Amino acid sequence: MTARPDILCIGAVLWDIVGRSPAHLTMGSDVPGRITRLPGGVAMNIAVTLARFGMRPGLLAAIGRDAEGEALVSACGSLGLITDHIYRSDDLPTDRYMAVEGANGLVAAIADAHSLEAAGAKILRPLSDGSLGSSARPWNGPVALDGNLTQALLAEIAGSGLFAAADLRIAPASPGKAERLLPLLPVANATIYVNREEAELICQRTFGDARAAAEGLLARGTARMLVTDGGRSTADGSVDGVLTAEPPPVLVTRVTGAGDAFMAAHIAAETRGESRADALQSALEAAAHHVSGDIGS
Ligand SMILES: Nc1ncnc2c1ncn2[C@@H]1O[C@H](COP(=O)(O)OP(=O)(O)OP(=O)(O)O)[C@@H](O)[C@H]1O
Ligand SMILES: O=c1[nH]cc([C@@H]2O[C@H](CO)[C@@H](O)[C@H]2O)c(=O)[nH]1
Repeated sequence: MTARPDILCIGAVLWDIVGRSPAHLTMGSDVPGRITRLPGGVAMNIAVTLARFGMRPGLLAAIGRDAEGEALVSACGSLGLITDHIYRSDDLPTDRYMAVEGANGLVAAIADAHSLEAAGAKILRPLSDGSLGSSARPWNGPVALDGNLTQALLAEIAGSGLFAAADLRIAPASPGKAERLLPLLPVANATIYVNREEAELICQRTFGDARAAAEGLLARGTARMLVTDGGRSTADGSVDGVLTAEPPPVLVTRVTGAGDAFMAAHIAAETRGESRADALQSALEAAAHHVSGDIGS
C-alpha cells in the first residue's frame, strides 16, 4: 500500500518537449539543436519541488493509457510522487507542452492540456469517493492547484464543500491563463501565488511594486496572496495587512522555476507551522538558493 499524501497537487501533469539551440532564433529559423522530453505541467513541477522540501505530494491529474502516459506515470513514481489517484483515461491522449528556446531565451511555447480540460471534474473523484475525502469528511490538508483547469472547473472548486476544509494554494499556469483564477480570488481558504505581471493581468492595471500589487488584489476581494517580483521586494497580503521582504542579493545563474521554488518552500514552511514573516523568509531563502544554482535541478 502507498503512503497517504500530505499535500495534493491538482492540475497539469504532462510531457514537456523542449527544443534548445545555441543559435539566436527568429521567426522561421531551422537550426541544429537538442530536443528533450521531461515530465512537466505546473502541478507536476510544484509536486517535484514540494518533494524536495520534504513533503509527500499526491497527484490529481488526467493521464492517458497510451504509451506516453505509462512512461509519464512511471517517471512521476520514480520522482517520489504518489500516482495512485491520477485519473487514467482510455480514450484521451496524454497531454504535451512544447517549447523552443534559443540563445535569446524562450522563443515560443504551446501548451496542449486538452485532455486535462476534457476530463474535467473526473480528476477530482478521489476527493468525493472516500479515497482522499468525501462530502461528509472533506480533505483537510494542503492542496496546490494550478490554473490549467478550465475556468468552469475552477469556479466549481471555489464553491465546492469538498474543498471547504482544505488549505488551497493556487498558482496560475501561464500569464495567458492568469484570468482563469478570478473565481478563486475571494475564497476565504485560498492563497494565490503570482508574480507582479500576473497580478497586473488579473487586476487589468499596472503596479509599481509587489506591495502595490498585493493591495490591488486585496481591493479586488482576494483573500490572501503572495506576490513576487524577481529580485525586487516580495509581498504577503491578507485582510490582516501586507508584509513585505527583500530577496537576498545573489549572483543569478538561473531564473526558470524560481516561482515554483518560492511557492513550494512557502507552503512547506507554513505547513510546518511557521509564522507569516518566517515563512516568507524561508521562501525567499529557498528561491535565492534556486536562482544562484545551489540546489541541483
Ligand atoms: N534576479 C533575482 N535576484 C534575486 N532573487 C531573485 C531574482 N529572480 C528571482 N528571484 C527570487 O525568486 C522569487 C520568484 O521569482 P519571480 O518573481 O521571477 O517568479 P516567477 O516569475 O514566478 O518565476 P518563474 O516563472 O521564472 O519560475 C523572487 O521572489 C526572488 O526571491
Ligand atoms: O499553459 C501552460 N503553460 C506552461 C505549463 C508548464 O509550465 C512549465 C513552463 O513554464 C512547463 O513545465 C509547462 O509544462 C503548463 O502547465 N501550462
